[in-house]
Amino acid sequence: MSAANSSLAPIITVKDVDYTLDVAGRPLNILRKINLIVQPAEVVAIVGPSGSGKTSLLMLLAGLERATGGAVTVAGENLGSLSEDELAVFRRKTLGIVFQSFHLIPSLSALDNVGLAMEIASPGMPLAKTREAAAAALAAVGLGDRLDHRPSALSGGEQQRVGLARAMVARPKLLLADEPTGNLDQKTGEKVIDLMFGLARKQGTAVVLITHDPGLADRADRVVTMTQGELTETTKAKG
Ligand SMILES: Nc1ncnc2c1ncn2[C@@H]1O[C@H](COP(=O)(O)OP(=O)(O)OP(=O)(O)O)[C@@H](O)[C@H]1O
Repeated sequence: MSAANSSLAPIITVKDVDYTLDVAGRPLNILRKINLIVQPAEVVAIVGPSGSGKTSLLMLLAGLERATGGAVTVAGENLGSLSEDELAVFRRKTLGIVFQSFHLIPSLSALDNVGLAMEIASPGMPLAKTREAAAAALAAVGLGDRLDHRPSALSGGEQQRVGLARAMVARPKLLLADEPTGNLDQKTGEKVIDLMFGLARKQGTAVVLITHDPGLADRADRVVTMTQGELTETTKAKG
């Protein structure tokens, strides 16, 4: 695909996707005929009841699970046709992921948590450059004065900001976030989302996030609703 074409192509195309698991010898149908198109730099919120399949869809988009029917294409890659090794490369080059519980490495400082992600994304980069990029990413989330702190010495909001810096340090085309404010109080959560949306806009990163918070969903460009494994587009109220 040429550079000119890729800038116009959707970042995500999910076409007629089914996801069925074998649970104790019986098929469990989790996602049914899912269709979703996301454009570069678009912010899409997925809402819906607990157990409806939101995280499963995010797993398929991350190439961490495989669809059992249909096709998932992200950044021009048909994920179903990639080997496990190729999927790992795809994730390193294309994705940032933010989780509800921050999943930082407890023994590493904020700088090294973010630096490690940079090193994994760009293995040949000199150490000084890696540290420079990590420090800049932490400064961008307002933690320039917390580089040497370990996660246990940081508040929940600060840990999530480290998680965001880690997800964004390699300038991913797509940021996936699973209830990124779920463990934070409302005010802290709003601050993290401000930073997330601000960084995404600045870097031209598309965002797909799962949330139970209607206020947060309302800030997305689009909202889609998952109900019992089926996805529907929700028209946002104007104003
Ligand atoms: N590996 C698995 N084995 C068995 N069942 C699974 C597995 N993964 C997901 N499920 C089931 O699939 C359904 C969808 O789960 P999923 O985690 O995607 O929902 P969700 O909408 O993200 O829920 P929540 O909002 O509570 O996080 C649930 O009923 C869940 O129990």
